[in-house]
Amino acid sequence: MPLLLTIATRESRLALWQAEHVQALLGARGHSVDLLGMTTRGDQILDRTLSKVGGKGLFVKELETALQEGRAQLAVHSLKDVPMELPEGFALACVMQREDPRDAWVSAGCAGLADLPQGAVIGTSSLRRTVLLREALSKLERNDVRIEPLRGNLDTRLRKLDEGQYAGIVLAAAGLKRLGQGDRIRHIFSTDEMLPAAGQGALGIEIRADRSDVAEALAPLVDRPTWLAVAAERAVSRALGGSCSMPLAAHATLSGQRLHLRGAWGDPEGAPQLVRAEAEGDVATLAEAEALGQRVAEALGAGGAH
Ligand SMILES: NCc1[nH]cc(CCC(=O)O)c1CC(=O)O
Repeated sequence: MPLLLTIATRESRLALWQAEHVQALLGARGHSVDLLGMTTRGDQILDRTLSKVGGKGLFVKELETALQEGRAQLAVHSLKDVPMELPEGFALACVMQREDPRDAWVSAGCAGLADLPQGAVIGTSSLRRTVLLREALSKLERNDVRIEPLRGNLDTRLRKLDEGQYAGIVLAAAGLKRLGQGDRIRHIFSTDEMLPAAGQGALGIEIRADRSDVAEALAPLVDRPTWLAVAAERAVSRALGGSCSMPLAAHATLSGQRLHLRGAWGDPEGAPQLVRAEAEGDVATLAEAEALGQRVAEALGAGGAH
């Protein structure tokens, strides 16, 4: 049955692109879909910041209030930014096909880390990217290179790069591609070079748990292989008590029924060497995928992750 739906969305270009993407897909299936734009309190709450101020919980909450009050029925999220536990009464009703999950190197002058000039500054505020870069730079014996905070939405970060404050910055390839900025990518890090964050590149749709009619309308948008992979990744983070301020990477790939999951954790103030763990198994259900995630989390914990 066709539904009348409203998507609550933040108003950054990336959030709007994602909401419009879902709007078009649902529209093509006969539903009537409006957007409800919600202004947020600026860039700092969108970020995984080193200083741990704000936290992305905040803006998710604002969208949830709109769902709670019935002003909207759907919230479209970058899954990477969705807390591991949703509040009571809300559910993740749909995980869609993943965009490129990898990290990208954006730079005017350098093709990659190996090319950086003496004393270069790299911009990122992600703790995960920071610890992965520290390890890579240490292997290249580049102790002269510094990693400095870089905050703001995608456009702000690209502008700060263009102003010359950084030799290069690291961003999710998915966000750049969605905003038509894929041509700015100089290098896409392989998942061996930079293990992605749990959920990176995937979109999730949150609804009120009591709206089974909305869940039904979303069912055709679900990409099962992506959901299995991100369920495993998010379970690693959940089991370690993870939030956006944890220097943790988790990435899974599915080949047939076989799920291969890797995790990495680093101490931003400790040795550059990361703790790594992986596991592989046949998965048919989300619960089995999550169990694989718990195994990797336990192995990371045994290796010192906290
Ligand atoms: N933390 C911000 C954020 N949340 C989602 C994306 C990109 C798109 C995605 O991963 O789905 C980004 C930007 C970035 O990390 O460069």
